[in-house]
Amino acid sequence: MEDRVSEPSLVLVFSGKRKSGKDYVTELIQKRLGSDVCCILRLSGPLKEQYAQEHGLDLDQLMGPGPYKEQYRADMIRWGESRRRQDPGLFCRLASRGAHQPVWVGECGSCCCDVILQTAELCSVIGQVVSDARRLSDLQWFQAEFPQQTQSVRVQSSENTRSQRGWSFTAGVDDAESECGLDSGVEFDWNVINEADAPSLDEQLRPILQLAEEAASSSSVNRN
Ligand SMILES: Nc1ncnc2c1ncn2[C@@H]1O[C@H](COP(=O)(O)OP(=O)(O)O)[C@@H](O)[C@H]1O
Ligand SMILES: C[C@@](O)(CCOP(=O)(O)OP(=O)(O)O)CC(=O)O
Repeated sequence: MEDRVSEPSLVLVFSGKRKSGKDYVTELIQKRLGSDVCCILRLSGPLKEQYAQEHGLDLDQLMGPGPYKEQYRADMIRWGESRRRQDPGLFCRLASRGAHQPVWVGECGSCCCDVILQTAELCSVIGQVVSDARRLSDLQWFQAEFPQQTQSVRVQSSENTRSQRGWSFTAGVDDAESECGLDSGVEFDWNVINEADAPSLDEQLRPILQLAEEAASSSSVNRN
């Protein structure tokens, strides 16, 4: 596995229920910071790649937001958990392999917000985003690897709002660790309320973006 050349100076680990807006919010962060600053990663990317390969499935459709992914979600969860039982940090390591960027902000994992796993050669990115942490082991991996740099962000939306975005309760998914693993036992550093009647996302994200920009400038100073 490719080693990281440099330590990230900021890692924002996002989590949230299905259709809460993890992709939407992390993509907004990348838009605000610019792709020269913010690189997007996703934990479900390498999981889906391996699962698709082992089961002869269409990876592009698994990566997309449509019904194809939902058709296999429950089995992907079971398959992924069997891999995590052997190696809890497996997908975190795979998603961040080759990452040389000094700042991680956000999303990872695969996505309508593209899994953009960029090496230093491809981008002078200084912000990276892990957007789809689902389990305590996901968060703990980044906290253990980068204790000074990691901050946790929870994206929250009501079930009503999520339903309007196409979510519906699925037994074996919405009552499983994949969706409930971070419901308790975590003091999130940031909470983003993704609701029409909440303060705008730009307003809520302002302190996080400031943190990323400070990390960006300190990172570029250290690099020169
Ligand atoms: N604040 C928002 N304004 C407009 N559309 C949103 C907003 N938040 C989420 N969406 C839309 O809702 C759907 C689900 O959001 P998404 O980010 O994919 O959720 P998640 O990644 O948490 O499953 C997407 O079509 C997305 O574009
Ligand atoms: C098996 C999964 O990795 C599938 C995740 O797929 P997405 O990351 O596409 O999920 P949402 O964006 O929340 O809809 C979940 C897991 O338990 O690892």
